[in-house]
Amino acid sequence: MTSVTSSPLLGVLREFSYGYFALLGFGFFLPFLYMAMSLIPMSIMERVSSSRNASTLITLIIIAIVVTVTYTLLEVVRAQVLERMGTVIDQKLTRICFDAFNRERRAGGGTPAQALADLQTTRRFLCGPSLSAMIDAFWSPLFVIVMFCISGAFGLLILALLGFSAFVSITTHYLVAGHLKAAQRLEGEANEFGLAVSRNAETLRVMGMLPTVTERWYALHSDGVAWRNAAQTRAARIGLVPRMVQNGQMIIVYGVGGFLFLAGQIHVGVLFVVLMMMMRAQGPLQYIINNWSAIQSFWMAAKRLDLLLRAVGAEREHIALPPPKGALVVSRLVGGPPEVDKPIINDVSFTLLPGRIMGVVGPSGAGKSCLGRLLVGIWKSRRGTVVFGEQDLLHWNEDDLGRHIGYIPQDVEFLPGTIAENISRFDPAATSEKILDAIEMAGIHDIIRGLPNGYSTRLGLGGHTLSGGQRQRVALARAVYGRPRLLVLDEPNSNLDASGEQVLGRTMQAMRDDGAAVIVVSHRVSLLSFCDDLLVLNEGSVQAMGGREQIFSRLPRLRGAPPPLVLQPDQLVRSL
Ligand SMILES: Nc1ncnc2c1ncn2[C@@H]1O[C@H](COP(=O)(O)OP(=O)(O)OP(=O)(O)O)[C@@H](O)[C@H]1O
Repeated sequence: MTSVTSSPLLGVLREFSYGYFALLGFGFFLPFLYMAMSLIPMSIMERVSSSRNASTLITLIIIAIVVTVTYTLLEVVRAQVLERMGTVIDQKLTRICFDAFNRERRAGGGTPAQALADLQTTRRFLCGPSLSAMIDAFWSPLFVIVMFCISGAFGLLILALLGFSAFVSITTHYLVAGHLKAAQRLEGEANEFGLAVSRNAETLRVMGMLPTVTERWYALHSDGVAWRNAAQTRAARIGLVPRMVQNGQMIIVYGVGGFLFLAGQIHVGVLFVVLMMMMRAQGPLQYIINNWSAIQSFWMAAKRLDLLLRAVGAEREHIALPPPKGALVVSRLVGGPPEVDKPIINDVSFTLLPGRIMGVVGPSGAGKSCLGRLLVGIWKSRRGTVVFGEQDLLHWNEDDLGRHIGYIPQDVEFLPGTIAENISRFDPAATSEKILDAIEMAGIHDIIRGLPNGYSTRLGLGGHTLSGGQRQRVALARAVYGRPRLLVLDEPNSNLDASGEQVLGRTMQAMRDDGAAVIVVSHRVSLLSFCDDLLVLNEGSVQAMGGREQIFSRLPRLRGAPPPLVLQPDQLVRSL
């Protein structure tokens, strides 16, 4: 059981703390090797030119080769260690994150795409050049100290250059922040609009809407690009002065060095060493300053990821419960979509005994689908309780509870995979007996027989396409797989013909006879006639509830007349 305050992200970082400390210690040697590399050319100039001794030159060249090879090897090893850490972070976090953002999409305040991007940003930072630069920057003060030791003027010079870079970078950041924010917002809107267009491309094409929506998308996209270009232009203009300073660094060092030489404070050969160390000291800090926005992005991404993982971690912290036995008891339930402040379902109470079928009817927008979502635990209740098998839904571990629930949403979709995999909910322990039982229960032998490869027919991209009615019937088989104790079917017959509806009704009855509690949302009287009880929902509240005949008898049009195929919920609500 994980503690509420623990986070997998922090856990992984804690695991790696030794690795990061080792890299920091490792980074301590690199500056000394670099200093040694800078000193060798000076020694060659000074010692060889004065002694004119070839063996001195050879010795210095050998030392230079050894130092350079060691330095390069250490850098390569460090890069490899970071790469390896990246792989492990990937292994440890990717699966958890994928699972988390599909469970709790709002915890991190973003979309699944955002969560994936956050994971990439976090991973890139923790194992990439930014972290190497930070480790190098940690030891950069060593170079500054050496510069001060050579001459106070050089020390002050390097501090002035670093201060100037930091000032320009921070100023640029604030001056372009608004532009970048606008660009990000418009790019996000363009992406969202573009994805919606792609999803509905066929409909838009046949209705001749493609040119207009393309223009709309392009307007958003080009506005985003314009803001980004404006940010880049502004940053480039501000960056002109620091770039000139950087390009002229050699002149500055030689200028200051020249005066110090004239004042007899340094040897001319020192200038080359100073220049190399100056660059080495500034490099990582300059990298951090220039990439400050990337570091900020990492920080924000890691915080969002942490929030998401903590929320899911807290939610998943449940003890194992025995399979639910008993009624579904809904008490004063209030709830709705998490992103909407006003609840859709208000004060709904009812009890559904196992071995009963309850139909939910009501006008369009009454909240029937919302109620279904609350009953299966897709959304959490804001007030009130949903108790299933003597346990509040909130006490269940989602995955454990899922095995006892069968659900058909209004829009049925399948994952790429075989029809057998989809029916068995991709259960790795699925047996042929269990799959056949679900097929038998849902009465879809006729569909399976008609498929090119029977149970092994692949669905999804490049695979077989099921018709609307076939999709609903296969979804029924998936819903009854494993004989769940609660079945919630949201308009499961909207695409079914009369015979399909009869099969569906018989499946509901078979599940009822097996002891399951069945809830079905439907407008069609033909399906509602399979129900034992009816609940009439209006504006999110229970308008009436009772036995099927009792509710039907209160509807004048149904009394004594042959039942219409489609129930008129408005009329039902008015007549109650
Ligand atoms: N994900 C959501 N986000 C925001 N609002 C939602 C969401 N789902 C439903 N609603 C709102 O909740 C209300 C009830 O919707 P719901 O789909 O539950 O109605 P319904 O009774 O099932 O209607 P229908 O019979 O037309 O399917 C509607 O006003 C709808 O706009």
